[in-house]
Amino acid sequence: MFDYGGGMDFQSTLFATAPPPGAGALAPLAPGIERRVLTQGAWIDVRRDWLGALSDDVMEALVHRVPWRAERRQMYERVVDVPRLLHTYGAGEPLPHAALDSARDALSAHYADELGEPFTTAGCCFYRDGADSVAWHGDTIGRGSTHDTMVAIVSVGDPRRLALRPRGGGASIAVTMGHGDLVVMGGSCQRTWEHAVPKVAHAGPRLSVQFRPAGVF
Ligand SMILES: O=C(O)CCC(=O)C(=O)O
Ligand SMILES: [Fe+2]
Repeated sequence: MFDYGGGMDFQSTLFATAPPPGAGALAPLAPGIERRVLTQGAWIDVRRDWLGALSDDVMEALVHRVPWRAERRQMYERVVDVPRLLHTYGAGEPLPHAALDSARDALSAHYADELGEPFTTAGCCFYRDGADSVAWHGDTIGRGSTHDTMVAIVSVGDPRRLALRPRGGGASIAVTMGHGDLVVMGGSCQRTWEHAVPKVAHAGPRLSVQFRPAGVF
């Protein structure tokens, strides 16, 4: 079992103050969403501080309640550690904090017309420090390789950059994912663009929850 409690800078402040009135409910999603249209039918939506006053509590739940596993992957003739911890909740499985269930449902409602189906799964990632990362990739294991889809990422903890670049070359862009922020990759983003969370010299823990429709990985 992992225990990251001791090393977390702002752990001590998590429950230091009573939550403000209304803090138990997730803020409405629509106000504050900003869309950035990329090339080839790809886009990203950013909603800063969506989790608001719930962010610390969600982080606490993710750190302690998710059954994190380290993944190892065959790479040429070596088996290497994947530099982050992972766990995926399948459709219908309760999530580690009620705000995450609310977030998934709010995302499904907000994007219903554009996506045409609900978000069902929740992939969780734990970047323990700046050395944890994910390399350039698209979420193309399922239908993302052939169809427009969406991957909605809720982030808590230290800010990290989500870098994006067009497949086949072109300038990359980056969006900083901060504590409580939502970033949605949509349209053709998974098949015409790639994304990564690059390593950085110094970072504290950051956790992300990626909501995806069924059959998208
Ligand atoms: O941690 C993130 O925000 C992105 C993770 C990601 O791209 C993935 O797991 O497919
Ligand atoms: Fe991804």
